Amino acid sequence: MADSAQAQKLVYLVTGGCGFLGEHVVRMLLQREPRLGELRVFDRHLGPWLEELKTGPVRVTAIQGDVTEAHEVAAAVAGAHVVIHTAGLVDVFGRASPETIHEVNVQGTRNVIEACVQTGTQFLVYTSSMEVVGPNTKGHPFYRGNEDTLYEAVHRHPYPCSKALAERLVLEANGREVHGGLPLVTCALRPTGIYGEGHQIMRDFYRQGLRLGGWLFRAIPASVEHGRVYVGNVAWMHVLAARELERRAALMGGQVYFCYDGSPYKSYEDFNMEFLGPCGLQLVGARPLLPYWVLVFLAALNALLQWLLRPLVLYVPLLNPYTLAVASTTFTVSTDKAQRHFGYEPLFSWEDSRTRTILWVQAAGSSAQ
Ligand SMILES: NC(=O)c1ccc[n+]([C@@H]2O[C@H](COP(=O)([O-])OP(=O)(O)OC[C@H]3O[C@@H](n4cnc5c(N)ncnc54)[C@H](O)[C@@H]3O)[C@@H](O)[C@H]2O)c1
Ligand SMILES: C[C@@H](CO)CCC[C@@H](C)[C@H]1CC[C@H]2[C@@H]3[C@H](O)C=C4C[C@@H](O)CC[C@]4(C)[C@H]3CC[C@]12C
Repeated sequence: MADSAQAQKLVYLVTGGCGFLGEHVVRMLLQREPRLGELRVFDRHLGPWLEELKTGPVRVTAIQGDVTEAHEVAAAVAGAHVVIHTAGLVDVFGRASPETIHEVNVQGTRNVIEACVQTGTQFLVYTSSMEVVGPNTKGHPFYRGNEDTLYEAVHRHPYPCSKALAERLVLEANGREVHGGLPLVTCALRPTGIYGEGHQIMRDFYRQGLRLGGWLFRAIPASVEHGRVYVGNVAWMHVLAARELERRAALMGGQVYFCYDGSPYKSYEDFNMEFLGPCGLQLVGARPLLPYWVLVFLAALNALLQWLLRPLVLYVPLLNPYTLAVASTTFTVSTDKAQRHFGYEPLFSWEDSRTRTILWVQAAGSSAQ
């Protein structure tokens, strides 16, 4: 990526490139990265939609692989200029064991870093999460905070623990010498709750509302702010960060950035209604219909049932003590660090993000995808 080789075409690798966020990153790179020569899409499960991308001017290489297998990762990374590591096991519902979550999110990330070092890949962007910071186990609010806001980040749940460890590995790897003698340059992006086309929980809420005759019932007070960011803007931020890492290595290397855009500050349920409302659903109640202690009880009961039933069947309700804590603790960001460091501006306005999401919910809710 030297200046003398302006016309050089670059090889990008996106791990987890077939996931919700990964697919948007892949499509965004193809649309918005003029220096892209080859795009490698690495995922445990490859999506059929990749086929249509193979007919375009950029070489798209689909690689079925597992980030926990160091040799598979090394083979995929070899010869890449930039890695966007977005693969991860996103599980706050108790589907996977804590060991599996750790293996994929922490060991997988270690494998990606080591592959960069061994093969001489110099630029690594990691998809971290707001949950590296909070909400913490004490339920402290994080109200429109930024990357420098002091907050007691204490976790017990395997998912935030794994994301925090993985993020630390990525940041500590900044400056390590890669094969060929150049320094590794890394940064981590921390999305809040991502929404947009492909957001399965949103689709599930829509279907649930339809089953209940068009009604959803408020469980969380409207005053609890939950940070949300549009998937297209998160993808754009990844593309821009990856592009600028070389030019601004000294400034960006080893840094973290919250992902943000113009999405309004609202409670989790009120925010979802921005999309589900125009799709015909109504949220019942200006206040939660059940007292908070009842939700706490139900969440604990769900956790107990999950544990008791585990030998027989996997019981994975939406509500558990952890998801209740995340949904009912204020956590929102207000920052311009990405703008200051690498010129990020959201590509999609709130109106665009909203319209695109509504159209997707309508289509996804009525089809069997
Ligand atoms: N969804 C959110 O609200 C959110 C918010 C903050 C951060 N994140 C982070 O963004 C990233 C992407 O999340 P997402 O919501 O798109 O999840 P997702 O589950 O839709 O995508 C993850 C992708 O990683 C792949 N993957 C999982 N294990 C793998 C393995 N062992 N080897 C190779 N590929 C593997 C999956 O097949 C999937 O395609 C994750 O790292 C997640 O922690 C997500
Ligand atoms: C109490 C219920 C009444 O309607 C609502 C429960 C909603 C929860 C299932 C979700 C509330 C907040 C979500 C999380 C948040 O948006 C951020 C996340 C970070 C990311 O790294 C992974 C996904 C998630 C943990 C996301 C998961 C679902 C919620 C807990």
